[in-house]
Amino acid sequence: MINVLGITKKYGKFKANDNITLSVGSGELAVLLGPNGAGKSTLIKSVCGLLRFDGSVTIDGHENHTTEAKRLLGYVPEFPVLYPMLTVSEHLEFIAKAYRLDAWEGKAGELLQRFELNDKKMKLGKELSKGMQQKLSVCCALLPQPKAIIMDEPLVGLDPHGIRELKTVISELRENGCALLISTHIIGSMEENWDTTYIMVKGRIQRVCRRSDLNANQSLEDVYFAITENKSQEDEL
Ligand SMILES: Nc1ncnc2c1ncn2[C@@H]1O[C@H](COP(=O)(O)OP(=O)(O)OP(=O)(O)O)[C@@H](O)[C@H]1O
Repeated sequence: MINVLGITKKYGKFKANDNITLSVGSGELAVLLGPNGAGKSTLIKSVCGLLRFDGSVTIDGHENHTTEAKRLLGYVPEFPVLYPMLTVSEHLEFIAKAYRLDAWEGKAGELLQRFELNDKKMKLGKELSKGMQQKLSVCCALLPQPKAIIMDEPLVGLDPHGIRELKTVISELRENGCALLISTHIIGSMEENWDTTYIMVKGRIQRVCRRSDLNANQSLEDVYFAITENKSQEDEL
């Protein structure tokens, strides 16, 4: 569903992403891990069509800048981007109109209920707390019921209820065949659901780890620290 082939992204001469290839199938949850500055957000923004890059990205076979790809893809950015002078309800109405959704009100109501925003419907974007903004950003991404969804550190800023709800939503999306690519620093946060983990270091995918690759005594955390700590020691030599 999400196919990334040979993405290289440079800022000036600096390669933030260096020839990255990955794919996420329907019903698959892929996790993107890596130290600060590894290039995760750059990769995510490229895949979502927000940056120019070398290489190719397709969503269900459609090049990522096409309307078809944009219809299929939901994006939760690292920092919520809301309209300060639109209310919570108006944000959802705006998304519904932009995507030309029919009978969207029920789904919108369900999302607001799940993320405890029901009593905030009339609040303006600029009046929301950081966590409320993050919750609304998630609701906006999910309203069009995308077939593929990319989230950049989605749990940051959420309260315990929000974290539990979002994890449940992620699990339901995966069960319903959505392709998910999620970056996080909380290695255990996707523990129940991850299928593949891509560990990025210095702009490259350093390791692709499938759940079945781990033996009984090994955790994803062990793999992560082995890769990232070895890499920084190698660089010091
Ligand atoms: N607009 C920009 N101009 C120049 N360099 C940038 C820009 N955005 C990011 N970078 C650099 O690209 C590299 C990758 O940054 P990126 O934000 O993708 O990392 P990340 O893995 O998402 O980090 P974090 O975990 O801290 O969010 C970093 O060295 C960063 O300084």
